[in-house]
Amino acid sequence: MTDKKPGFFKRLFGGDAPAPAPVEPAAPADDTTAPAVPAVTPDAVAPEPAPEPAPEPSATPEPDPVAAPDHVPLPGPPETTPDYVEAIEEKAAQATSVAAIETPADAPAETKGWFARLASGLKRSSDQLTGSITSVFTKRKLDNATLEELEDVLIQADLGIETATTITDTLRRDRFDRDVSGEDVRAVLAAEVEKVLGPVARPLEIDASQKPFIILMIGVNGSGKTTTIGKLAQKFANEGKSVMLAAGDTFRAAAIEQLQIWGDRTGATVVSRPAGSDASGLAFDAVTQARAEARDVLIIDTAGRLQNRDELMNELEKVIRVIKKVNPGAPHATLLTLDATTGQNALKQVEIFGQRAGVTGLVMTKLDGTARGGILVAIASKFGLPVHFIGVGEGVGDLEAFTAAEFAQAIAGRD
Ligand SMILES: Nc1nc2c(ncn2[C@@H]2O[C@H](COP(=O)(O)OP(=O)(O)OP(=O)(O)O)[C@@H](O)[C@H]2O)c(=O)[nH]1
Repeated sequence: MTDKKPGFFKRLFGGDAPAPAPVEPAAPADDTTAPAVPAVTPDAVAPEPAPEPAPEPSATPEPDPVAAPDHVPLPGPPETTPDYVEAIEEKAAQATSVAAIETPADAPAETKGWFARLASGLKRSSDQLTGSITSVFTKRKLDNATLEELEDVLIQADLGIETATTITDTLRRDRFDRDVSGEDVRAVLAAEVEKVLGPVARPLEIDASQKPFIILMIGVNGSGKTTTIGKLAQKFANEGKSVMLAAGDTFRAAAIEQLQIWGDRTGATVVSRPAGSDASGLAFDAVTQARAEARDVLIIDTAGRLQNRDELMNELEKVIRVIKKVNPGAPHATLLTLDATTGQNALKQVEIFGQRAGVTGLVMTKLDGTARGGILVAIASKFGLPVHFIGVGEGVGDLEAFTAAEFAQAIAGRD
């Protein structure tokens, strides 16, 4: 399912020349302060229930709090105010309008704008790292002080202490008290990063005996779930698979519309309910319908939620339990989307979502907008979870299967 374009990673991280210091986009606020999508239903905040009866497949639509004309205050946590809802809907509408321009038919991924974005944005991670390495290793013999400086550089690049230590240990063993160039260090860096990433670079395999093969897409707010679903739907459609999408972010009307647009664009059927409906009921309907229609793939969207919001994580667990009522082996893949710009917080997301939802694989998005791509190495080293795809832009073609060697060479600034 890989439609790899030659030179993708080269475009992603660029060449050797260090760029001006990157301007890091603001990372999401600390967990305790960042807004959460308030997809809280009475079900979600209830304590762990006894096995609940399967929702009515064709339940009467529940009230639509988002669409209420007088903006009656919504149930749920304090940030579920009409203003907040309006703000996130406005953001989503902007995203939708941007994406709407870039339909596969009228604007393929390789437009000039896309390459320009890659050239200016996607090489931030390697530029920062290689620029710092070059400044440490200008005409210096490898001594303890240099190795310490290098270790700091690697840790600041989010590679993780373990990988940083392995790299400095290797250099200490092989090159101590000798002249070492930035290129020597980048070669060791690339080799060590590839060793860490090799085992996790695994394609998402769709088991054709499962009809449908059910993919659940989860992650924190704005991490790229819906966009990734759209990109995946296009990939599967290109492979001749029949795809159904479930608009499981039932809280936001705009999220449902956003998925509908991706469905129209990619030819996938979209199962949805009015905004404000119960997400697990929607999941039940979608799995039932996809099975009845013997679809190849069903991708279920979910509302974004911060990993430390217990009631929202309970709701996610409920969605999974309900899916299992229809198909005990499902979801066949539970993909966590990680926004690369979040840096270290991504480690916490993998840990908690993994515990609560049984993550089977990762998709890292927005590598084009950050100097913190090294976090993928730390995540791979700590969790060993498969990394299936990386996202490098908002367009339908901006999702690539993840490959270790190219990523390692690229992040080390090597050709
Ligand atoms: N630059 C860039 N932007 C991306 C990428 N993937 C997604 N985005 C953008 O990130 C924003 C959020 O993406 P969504 O797909 O709406 O995220 P979500 O996880 O569904 O969001 P919630 O429903 O709010 O939880 C949108 O503006 C997307 O276009 C990527 O790889 N690169």
